[in-house]
Amino acid sequence: MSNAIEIEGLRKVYAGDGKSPEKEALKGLDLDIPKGSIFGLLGPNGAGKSTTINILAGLVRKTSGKVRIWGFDQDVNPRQSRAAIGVMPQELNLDPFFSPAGALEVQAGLYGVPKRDRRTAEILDLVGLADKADAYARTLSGGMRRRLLLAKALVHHPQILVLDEPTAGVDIELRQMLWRNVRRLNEERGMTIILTTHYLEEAQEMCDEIAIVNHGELVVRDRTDALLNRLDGKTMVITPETPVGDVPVPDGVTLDRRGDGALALTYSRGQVSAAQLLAAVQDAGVAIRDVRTEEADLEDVFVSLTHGS
Ligand SMILES: Nc1ncnc2c1ncn2[C@@H]1O[C@H](COP(=O)(O)OP(=O)(O)OP(=O)(O)O)[C@@H](O)[C@H]1O
Repeated sequence: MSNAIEIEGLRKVYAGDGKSPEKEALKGLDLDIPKGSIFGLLGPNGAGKSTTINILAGLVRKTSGKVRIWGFDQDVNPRQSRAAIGVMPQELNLDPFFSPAGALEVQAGLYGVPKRDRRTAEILDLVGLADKADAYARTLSGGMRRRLLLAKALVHHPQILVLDEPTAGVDIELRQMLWRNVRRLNEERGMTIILTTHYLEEAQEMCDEIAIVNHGELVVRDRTDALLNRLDGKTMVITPETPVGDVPVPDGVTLDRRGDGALALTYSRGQVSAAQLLAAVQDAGVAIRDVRTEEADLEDVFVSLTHGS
């Protein structure tokens, strides 16, 4: 088995109440997540990401479909499938009465981790909270609380770690620390990491593979680099020596003017070559001071694939 997670035909219908109608949040999702990967689950608001993660975590009951976690079918082996996964939730729901060390001990108890297998000090050290082990929870900063949530997700030594919007609203320093920790867990312990994020740059930088969901369906799933290669649109930005007027461009090329007077020519590599573009601009009598090209980034891919939502 090379997959950490196998999802087949997953559906979730939230029942309606008097005010709102029922909602089909997942419409038969199929998704495999390979072991050892850092996997990004992306999608616009309301796409069904949290529903998927909450089903994996055992917090939301699926309507139908199959979910296997580390080879364990959620319906057949609920305990084992739950033990294989740790979730760092979005909300800072921490009990104010427990110190970080206390909170980890309680969590370990909930998961049935025997005392001898508990690694409270080691985990607190990993997330940079060793010196706060016995501090009052209410004295912890927002950043420390988030790190404590990460620590809690790790107490039962899961093979899979799920991070739901881990860096929403956190400062750069904490974000970097979280990512350093997550990378280490992935590289040194082979932990499979699944994350949702609204920061596409972050997904592009962190994830080996990405799935984009929209309206409860899988739109695309691919290696991050392959996904970026899908858009063959490229932009050539030409800064002229002096301001220029009309520039005729070959068919299939769009011309935008940047604020600084530069010409941005977006073209498809399959249709036009960079040499042809440069020649067209020079033929129009433009003296070129500088030329650079811009590749598509994940944001472009995301927009083109979820267009119209
Ligand atoms: N408990 C619930 N009851 C009814 N509808 C729900 C419930 N939770 C989510 N939904 C609906 O299901 C759909 C998917 O929601 P979900 O939270 O999974 O999306 P998401 O991709 O996580 O969005 P976001 O990025 O905003 O968190 C949305 O239309 C949402 O309104």
